[in-house]
Formats: sequence, structure tokens, C-alpha cells
Amino acid sequence: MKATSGPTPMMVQYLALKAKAEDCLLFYRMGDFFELFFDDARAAAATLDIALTSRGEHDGRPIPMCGVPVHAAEGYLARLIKAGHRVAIAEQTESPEDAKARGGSKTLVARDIVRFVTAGTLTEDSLLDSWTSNMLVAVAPVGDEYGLAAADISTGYFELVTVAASALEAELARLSASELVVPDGLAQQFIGAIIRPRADFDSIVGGDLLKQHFALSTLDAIGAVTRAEQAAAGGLIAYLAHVGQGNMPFLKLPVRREVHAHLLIDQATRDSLEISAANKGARAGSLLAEVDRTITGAGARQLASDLSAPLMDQSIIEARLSLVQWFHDAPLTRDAVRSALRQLPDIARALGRVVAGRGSPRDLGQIRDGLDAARHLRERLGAMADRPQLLDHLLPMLDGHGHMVDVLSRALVTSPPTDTTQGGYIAEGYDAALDVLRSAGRDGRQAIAQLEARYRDSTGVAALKIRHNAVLGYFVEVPAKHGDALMAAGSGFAHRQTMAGAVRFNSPELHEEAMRITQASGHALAAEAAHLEELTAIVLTRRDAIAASADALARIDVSAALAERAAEGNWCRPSFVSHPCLEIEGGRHPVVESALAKSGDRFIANDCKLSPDKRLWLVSGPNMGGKSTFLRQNALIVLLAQAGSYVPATSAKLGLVDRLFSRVGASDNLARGRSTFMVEMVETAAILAQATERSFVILDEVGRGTSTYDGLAIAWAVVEGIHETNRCRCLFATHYHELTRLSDSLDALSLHHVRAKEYKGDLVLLHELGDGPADRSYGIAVAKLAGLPPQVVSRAKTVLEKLEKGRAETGGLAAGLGDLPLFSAALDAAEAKVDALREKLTGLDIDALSPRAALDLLYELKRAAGEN
Ligand SMILES: Nc1ncnc2c1ncn2[C@@H]1O[C@H](COP(=O)(O)OP(=O)(O)OP(=O)(O)O)[C@@H](O)[C@H]1O
Repeated sequence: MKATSGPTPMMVQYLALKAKAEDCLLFYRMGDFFELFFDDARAAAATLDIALTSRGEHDGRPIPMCGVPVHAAEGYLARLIKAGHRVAIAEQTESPEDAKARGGSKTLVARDIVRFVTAGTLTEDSLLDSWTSNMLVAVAPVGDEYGLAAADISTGYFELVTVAASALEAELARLSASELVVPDGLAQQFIGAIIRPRADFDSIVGGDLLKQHFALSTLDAIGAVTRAEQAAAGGLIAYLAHVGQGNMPFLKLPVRREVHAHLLIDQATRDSLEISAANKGARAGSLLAEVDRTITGAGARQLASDLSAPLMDQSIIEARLSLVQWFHDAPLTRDAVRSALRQLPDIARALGRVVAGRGSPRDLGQIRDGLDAARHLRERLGAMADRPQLLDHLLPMLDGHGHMVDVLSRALVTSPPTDTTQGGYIAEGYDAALDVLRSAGRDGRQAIAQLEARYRDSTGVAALKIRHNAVLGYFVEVPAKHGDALMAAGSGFAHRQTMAGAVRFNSPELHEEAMRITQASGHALAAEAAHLEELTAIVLTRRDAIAASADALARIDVSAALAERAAEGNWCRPSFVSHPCLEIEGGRHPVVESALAKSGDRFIANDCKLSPDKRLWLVSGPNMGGKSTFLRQNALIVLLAQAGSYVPATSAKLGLVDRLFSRVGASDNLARGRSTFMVEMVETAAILAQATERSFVILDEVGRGTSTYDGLAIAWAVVEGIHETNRCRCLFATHYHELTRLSDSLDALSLHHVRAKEYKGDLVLLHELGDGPADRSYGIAVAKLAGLPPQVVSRAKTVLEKLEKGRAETGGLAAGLGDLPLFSAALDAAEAKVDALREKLTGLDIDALSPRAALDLLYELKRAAGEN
């Protein structure tokens, strides 16, 4: 790029490509580098911490530039994607020679965007975590519903689901997309999503795209695909086509999910239960990390998906549990299977790359080895007695690839490379013609060695060598002092290059041998490439069956892993009943239990017994007494049970839960501009609006973020609302002693507390649940335990005594609440008044009213409404 008044042809080309790349960073291929210019260069240099330089001028100003070498591009791409960028790759689409032939020596090489690299459309191993799925999700609103199309193109997983607005958040939380695609106009609602043209989300076009992609004459093969799902699928497929620039990635036939097929869990609940990520977003410390004993990447991904979408279908849950139990009860089989899985490559991801057109010989080798191992596993498990039904369903999927595995075994070397440029991945003996070419190359190299010996003899220069480099090819080299002898006319050598200490020559014989070698290895490389293409085609025709094997292996891994975890922790198989109860004996919190075990402490197991007529437990007791832990452990037990896992308890019986809600602890969300109290109220509002009689809710200290009176009033009303209106199973932890009065009026509410005692003036927390309310609050004792200075503790005691005296005299904080009508009764009364209004309005004969009478009536109605 020279400084000229107008843009150079290259800049014109660059700017056109950049316009096409939109807000993606443009990687512009120049020889061995991808170069970035202007703002792209600034952004990339800052993220990658590489030098920002400049090159030429544009509009009179230097053009900022930075670049990354092509061979190391993946690593840089990974960092850019992690930092939230998307990248467009512009490659040279013709060789410099072709460009020259096309338009003369100064012609610019044609370039085009060949692919977009985005967080949701990665397939490269190095850019993905092996244990997490990578979801791309498209959302399409149709009427008052939303269609979701979600795909993990690294494995071909594809699903469709339709949700009502009230379940949208929970579904998106379940899918945990790396990239969200929405139609133009929804940017406000989905902050950070990729906005695509509305036309891409047309349901008719979407339906046609689905049929076209899967070569279906009707969509019935997928199931009753809704309009909203067709629209979302259209948006997703169109985006994938755009990203791959026409090169479609692997998509399996979509699975239609019914929203009611799994337990709905919103993001706040996921965060508070720390299901797949703990406090700071890390995997460590989460339920998933605590439970995960899977061996393979595919197993880990399957487990993560199971835990994020526990089921509602008892028969599927029981089928999963039976397989876990089978592995649980047979430790030797379990060990054998797990060690077999240890050898297993990630077939699903290898297949994803092959289908996306980025497969390497290594990927084919992995598919071969994985499927071979799968067949062995099938033989071993197929010989076992008393196999559970799910295993019998999975085993046939592990087999049937014999012919392909056989071809791949004969065709490929044991550990094929990723890079094809050097060849050497097709096995010796697979293709006789290829072997001949290779031996010609080998013979040539031998001939050159003989030639070298002969030249040493004939010239008498013992230091003479025949060497090879990329620029000159083969040449004869002698130390400088012998150069003259070979320069002499008639020596048979032709001078090529003089170096500081050596002189280089060619000779007709050497030239001939070199030609033979180059030709043979060129032909050999081409022959290998042709075989790679054939082998890839064979794999492609079998892709659905290979993907099914990969899925079956993942399910076996998950089942054996859950059995392993259950055996380690002495967990039990949960049982399911049809009425909404939750009866846990000896329940534990798996993460807290492990953390305590590390420091040699014991976790105290606790029971929980919720039933339709005792469905709300009010749990009080001292700070640090274990209330939050108790609440969460029961929620986690429900979640694990419905995901088809054993649970940390001695026994567990439950009725299926449709929605799980957790509002535990105060988590500030200042980033979203909401105070702790506001977040708490928003989440509580969601629970009151959505919890059904089949839901399970845990609420911890609702109302504590505001003044005592307000807080108590809110907590009181929330408990009543849940008891009377939602009627769900609920554990409610509180420090408001006054709430215990509710047990007089709410018959399905019972009182419980975490026990503590004072021993020689010090507080001992027993972490044990007892019936009835806590006898006192122990806050000051906990403060003392925490190391508050003695003078502050003693002053607090004095203040407390005064306050308690005042409470005794006035009846305390909740004085006057004794005659408060119940929540539902109050609601009924309000409704009765509203109904009186309605009755009056319906009975009106408007035509018979004089204007004056109408005005009077309006005043009267307004007054009556005001009394409401
Ligand atoms: N069942 C248990 N057995 C042993 N230790 C426990 C048990 N439950 C809780 N703990 C320990 O007590 C600590 C405090 O528990 P937790 O946060 O549940 O108390 P809390 O009653 O909710 O306190 P606060 O009212 O201050 O929020 C935990 O971090 C854990 O170390």
C-alpha cells in the first residue's frame, strides 16, 4: 500500500471485504500472514497483545495494521473469540500465477471471505472445551410464543422447542448459548445477540430449508414442528450458511423437545444452586464438578446437558436410573467399561470437523479407533446377563461400522497426522501404486547417497556433500577452498551459488535423480490426497450412524460415572410417586460434604418431609446454623433425581417437580443496575407468578434487604401467598421469629429449626434440624464466634436486652397481626368488591340515563372503586 491520493487497488479490495464482514474482525490473507487493518488492527493488537504497526496511508492518514502468522492462527483466533469477537477469514482464492495469467504481472490476487469464526460455530479442538457443549441458539417470536432452534455444530446436535414467554428465560438458561441469533427488531430484548435479517426467520422459508437440508418431503419425520420452530430453524440454518459461506456444518435430524418434558429452572435458580458454575463462573465448586466422574469429553458434555435439563418423564428417568444401578451393583464391569472408555477419542467432534470440511487424517483415525473400541465394548457388555432395557437399546448403536473401520484400518497409519502437506498418512500396503511411488522416492534418495560417494571419490574432496533446501532443491556442496576444482570446465559440475565458506553446484546426474524424487513424491502426495477424499466420503455416508454410536458411548460413560459417584459417596436410588411429596432421609449437600471432608469434618445429614398437607417448612435458627445448606441440598437432590442420578441421601422419595426455584442469599447485580433488594424482589415476583402445585421452591431470608418492618411484612405476605395461591412444596428459611405465628393460621405450614446450644458461654452449632421454632436467635453469639471485639459484643448484649424488654411490653414487631385476615381471605374480599362494581356496570341501561344521572353514577362508581 503506497501513499497515493486515492485508495490502492488492494485497499479497495480490502474495504469491499470489510463491508461484507460487517462487525467481524477481518483476517486478510497476505502470503503467510493474516493481516488486520484500521480499528480491527487496534482491537486485535489490544486483545492479543501484539505489535500495532502501520502500512501506507488512507485518506492521508497511516493505516494501523497488525498480523498473525497463518500457521499459528488458531491460537490467536481462540483468544479473540474468548474475548467476544467474531472473525471473518478472507483467503486468496487464486494463486499469484493465476492472477498474473488473468490480468498481467500487476494483477491483485483475488480474495474472498471463506468463513466466519464465531463463538457458536466452532469445530476446532483447540478452540473448544472438550467437556462443554457449544450451543448456537436462534430465537424467533411467532404470536405470543417463541421458537428456539439450538445446535452444537461440533457434534451435530440439533434441537427445536417452542416456549411461552414465561418459560423463555428458563429455556435459554438451560441451553446456555455461546451465541444467540435473533431477528432484526429484538436487539433490545436480547442484549448481545447477533442480529440477522427478519426475512431469515420466515416460518415458511424455514420449513422449506429444514426439508431441503435433510432431504425430507414433509416435516413429519421430525414430529409436529411448530411455525415458531420452523421460523427459528430458518434463522439458524441461514446463519450457519452465512457463517460457513455456503459450507454447511454437521446437523443431525433435529430433536423436538417439549418444554414440559423437562424441569424448568431459570437463570437465577441455576446461579444460586451453582449447578454448572459456582460463584465466580468457574466450574470448580459447582454441582457438575462435584458429580462429574465421566471419562470422555462426550460423556462430560452429556452429563452437563443432563444436569441442566432434568426430566419430567418418569419412565425415561427410571430407565436411566436402572442403568446407573446396574453399573453401581457391578463394580468390576464398571471398572472394565471405564478403563475401555479411557482409550476412546472424541468421535463426535472428529466427525463434526470432517462434515464441516475441516477434517484431517487424524480425525479419520480417531473415528476408526473410537468405533473399534465401541465394537469391543458392545461385545463385552452384550455378553453380560440381566442387562437393563436402556443398555439393550444402546448396544446395537455401538456396532455396524465393521466394513468402514476395516477400510480405515487398512488405509491409515496407526497415528495419522493433522497436517496433510507432508503426506505419510496412508498406510504402506494399502495401494500398490502409491507404494511404488514411495519406493521410487526412497530409491532416488539412495541413488543420491551413492552419487555423493562417487563424487567424493572422483573429486577427491572428502568433505563434499549432496544437500537439499527449499530454494535450490538438491545441490552439491564443497568447502570454499575446493570450489575452484569443481569450477573447472569439463568437471561435469555447474556453479549455482557461492556462500561464505562453501560453494554449491549442480550436475546433470543429480538433476535427473532430483527430478525423479520430486515427481515421485508429488505423485505420492496426490495419491494420498485422493485416498483421503475417498475415505472422507465413506465416513460422510455413515455420519448419522457414527453420531449415534458417539451418543450411545456418551450415555454409557455418564451412567457408569454416576454409578461411580454414587458408590463413592454412598448415595441412594431415588423413587418416584405420583403425589407431590419430597421425603428425604439422611440428605446431604454434595459440595459442602466434600468440602468438609477435605478438612476432616463430618457433614450432618438431615431429613426433609414435605407432603401435600405439610408442604411448607419454615426453617429458623442461628446464622451459620446450616439453613441455606439444608434448603439447597434438597433442591439439588430433586435435580439429581430427575436427571436420572442417585442422590446424596439414605433414602429419597418424591413426586416429579415441574419447576424448581431458588432464591438463596443476596447476590448483588450491580452490573445490571439493580440493588440486592431489587434483585431479590424481582426473583421473588417470578416465583410467585410461576410456581405451580408441582413446583419446588426454596426461599432464604426473603425481605432481609430492607427495613425490619417492610422486610417482615413482605416475608409474611410471601409465605401466605405461597401457601394459599401457589400451593407448591417450599422450604422457607428466615430470621424473623415473628413468622412462626403463621403456623396458627396456615395448616400446611410447619416449623423447624437448625439446632444450636451454648456450652460454657460459647455457641455450638449442631447443623441438625429439629421440629418447632428456634428458641432464640443467637445472632450475638455468632458475632462473638466470628471475632467481634468483646466490648462491641457486650454493648450489643445491652442493646438487645433493652429491645427485648420493649418487645415484651408492646407485643413486639408483629403485635397487631393476630387478627389479620388470611392472604386468600383478603384477596377474596377485594375481589368481592370488584365484583360488586362489575355487577352494577353490567346491570346499567345506559340509554335510559340522563346526562346528569350518568355523571352522578360515574362519581359513585369512582368512589366505590376508590374504596377498593
Ligand atoms: N449439615 C451440615 N453439617 C455440617 N456442617 C454444615 C452443615 N450445614 C452447614 N454446615 C456448615 O455451616 C456453614 C454455614 O451454613 P449455612 O450457610 O447453610 O448457614 P445459614 O444458617 O444459612 O447461615 P446464615 O443464616 O448466616 O445465612 C456451611 O458453610 C458449612 O460449613
